[in-house]
Parts: sequence; C-alpha cells; structure tokens
Amino acid sequence: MSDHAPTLLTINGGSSSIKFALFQIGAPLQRLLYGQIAWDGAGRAMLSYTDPASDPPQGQIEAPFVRESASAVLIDWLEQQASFDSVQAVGHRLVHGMSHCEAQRATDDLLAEIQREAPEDPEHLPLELSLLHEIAARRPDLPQVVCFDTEFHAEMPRVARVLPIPRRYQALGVQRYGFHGLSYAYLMQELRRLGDHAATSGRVVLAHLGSGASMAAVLSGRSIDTSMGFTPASGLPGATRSGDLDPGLVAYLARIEDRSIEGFQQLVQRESGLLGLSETSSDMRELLELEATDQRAAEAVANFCYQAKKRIGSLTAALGGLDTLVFAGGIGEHAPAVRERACQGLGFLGLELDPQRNAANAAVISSADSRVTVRVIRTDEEAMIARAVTRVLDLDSPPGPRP
Ligand SMILES: Nc1ncnc2c1ncn2[C@@H]1O[C@H](COP(=O)(O)OP(=O)(O)O)[C@@H](O)[C@H]1O
Ligand SMILES: CC(=O)OP(=O)(O)O
Ligand SMILES: [Mg+2]
Repeated sequence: MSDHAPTLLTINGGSSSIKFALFQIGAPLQRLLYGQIAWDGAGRAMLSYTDPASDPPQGQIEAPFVRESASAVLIDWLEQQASFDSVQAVGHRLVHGMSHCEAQRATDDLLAEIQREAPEDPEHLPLELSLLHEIAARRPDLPQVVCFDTEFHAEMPRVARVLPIPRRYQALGVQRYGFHGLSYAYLMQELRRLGDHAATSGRVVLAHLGSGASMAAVLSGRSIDTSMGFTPASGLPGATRSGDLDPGLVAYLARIEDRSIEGFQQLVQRESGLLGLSETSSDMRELLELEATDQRAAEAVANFCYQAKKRIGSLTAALGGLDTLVFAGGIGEHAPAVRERACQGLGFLGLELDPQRNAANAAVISSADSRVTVRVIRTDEEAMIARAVTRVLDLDSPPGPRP
C-alpha cells in the first residue's frame, strides 16, 4: 500500500513532446509532479521534471531520440518515483478518434479500432497508443481514460465540416475534425474564469501555435471552424508538417520522383514546415536566433507568420468580426516576434499590439486603444485530461470547486 493520497496520472503525447502530470485526487485536483520528454530540432531528447516534494525539486535526464521507445523510458522513470504507487487511474490525450470524440474508458476494442486508424496520424497515434499499451502491460489493474482532441469541434456547423469531394466519402467519416481541442477547451475555461464576457459571448480566434499549429473560430463559446481538417497534417504549417498544400502535388511528385504514398506522408509530416524551409531546425526558438544570419531560417519564420496572419483573417471572416484573439502553445506563449508578425497589418480589424506588453509575454498584449483584446494564455491540456478522468471514472471525492 502507498503512503500517498490517491493520485491520477495524465499523459499528453504530442508531436515534439510527451507531457505528464500527477494530480492528487480531490476537489480541487492538486498537481504534484509534472514534466515532459521533449525532442528538440537538433536531435536531442530530454526528460525534465518538477517535483516540489523532492530534493532537488527539478531535474533533467537524457532520453532516447526514437519516439516509440520513449514510452518505456518514461513509464520506467515514473515507476521509480515514490508517488507512483498511489496512481489510481491514467488519462491520455488521443489526438484523433475518428467516429469517437467523447472522453471514455480505453477498452481493447476501442484501442484496436484506433490502431487501424493510426496511419492517418503518424505523428501522434502510434506514440499515444504505445503509451496506453505500455501502461496496460505493466499495470493491467489501472483504469485508463482517453480524451480526444476532436471533441471541442464536434458540433461545428456542417458547412465547416464538409469537405468538397464526392459525397460518398462522408459515409466513411471523411470530414473536417479539427484538433488541439483539449487546449482550446482550457483556453475558453480560462476566459470564463477571467470574467471576459466580451470573449465568452463574442467572437474569438484561438491560436494554438506549438509543434503542430492550428487556430479555431469560437462564437459564443462554440467552435464554428478550425484550420486543421481530416488530419492534423492540414491547415497551418508546423514544425515539420507542411499544412495545406495543392492536392496536385501528390500526382506531380509521384510522376517526377516516383514518390509512393508512404514517401509522400514522410515528406509532408516529417520533412516540411519550419524544418523543410529552413533545412536546419524544426524549433522556432532556434530559427528566431538564426534568422539574422540565415536567409532560409528567416524565410521559414516569415512563412509561418504570414500563414498565421492569413488564418486570423479568414477565421475573422467566418465569425463576422473579432473581439478577442488568444495565443497559446509553445510558440504562441513564448515568441513575441511571431505574435508581432502574425498581427502586423491587422489594424483594419481594430487589432493593435502593445510592443512592451508583447515583449514581456504579458497576459494582455493589445494596446489600450485596440478594439480587439489580444491575450497570451498558458494552456493546460493536463488539467482538462485530469478533469475528464475524474468525470468518466466518477472519482470526484468531497464536493468543492473544480480546477
Ligand atoms: N521561447 C520560445 N521561443 C520560440 N519558440 C518556442 C519557445 N519555447 C518553445 N517554443 C516552441 O514551441 C514548440 C513546442 O510547443 P509545444 O506546444 O510545447 O509542443 P507540442 O506540440 O509538442 O505540444 C517548440 O518546438 C518550440 O519551437
Ligand atoms: C494536434 C497536434 O498537432 O498536436 P501537437 O501540436 O501536440 O503535435
Ligand atoms: Mg501540444
């Protein structure tokens, strides 16, 4: 038996990181240990953690660069932590569930179904499934819950969901799904907590700019459109993903390079975006340092910011105007230069940044005169996963405010 109060573990497998957190179960949920394995643009992987109860409270350990083997390394490390014995349940982010979008218990049937769909999202699903299987193999007694990134967008209007290809594919589930939903749900919850009624009852663009980058248009609290589509490969360019491309490129590359479907996937998922244009790094932080001396890095950053600006414009059109813009994700939260360039020239929408506030990553970065409020919010997908676990497994102990 563990000496610790019961906890739950959250695992968030992203395309450049696996984030984890341990929460003490109760109301409110209390975050104990947290951290991530992150892969940088230079071929290194690090497990870093914060554990206020240990001495020292923070640390870093080198991790394997091969993503799938990182699952075992992470679970090995977690099992060595004293607090791990107290884990009663595990919650996972699953980026894509196709026909499934509601958080639910992971069953063998559900995982087998998602395994069949894994080739459609090679940047997330194989890794996320390996984390689920690793835990099930070691601790078959632990209930596991999966939370889908698509749930936030599930009620988008049909006009935004339908893809203009022959109708028969609709029956196969071919449609715009949209992703980063756990992050978007958290951002909307934060806007409610802040009492920002103009945002929660108005027209909001949420920009989650991380390794994968997307934006959502939210009207009166509901997602009405989003930049990613059938898979997270579409929409804005990402660290290594191309984002939207001319479909004619598939046939062209097949003809001139004899490129197979797998080869095309490799090109648009792993060799494109920031990495493809810069030829050096997929990491925005590194590219911002390089851009003064490296033309290719400068072009990669410029292209990313330009696409982001255009997307703010098109989602604003879908919303019929804009009251609030929120930046989140690794780039959105930490890169003033990207936010500045993505917002440059949007004065015609009544959007103006305050350069000092933007440089300081302040909570509100728009100027006092700006009609559109621009915010930076540190997203917290882990909090949303933890909440879903308590709800699905009915773990809520004493009544009280929820996180
Ligand atoms: N200070 C920074 N300046 C610019 N970019 C940053 C900074 N910190 C983090 N990033 C970017 O954020 C990305 C990771 O975003 P994050 O949302 O944490 O990733 P993931 O998509 O794996 O969840 C990194 O690839 C890096 O490019
Ligand atoms: C949906 C997606 O692209 O997620 P991430 O940014 O974590 O890779
Ligand atoms: Mg992420």
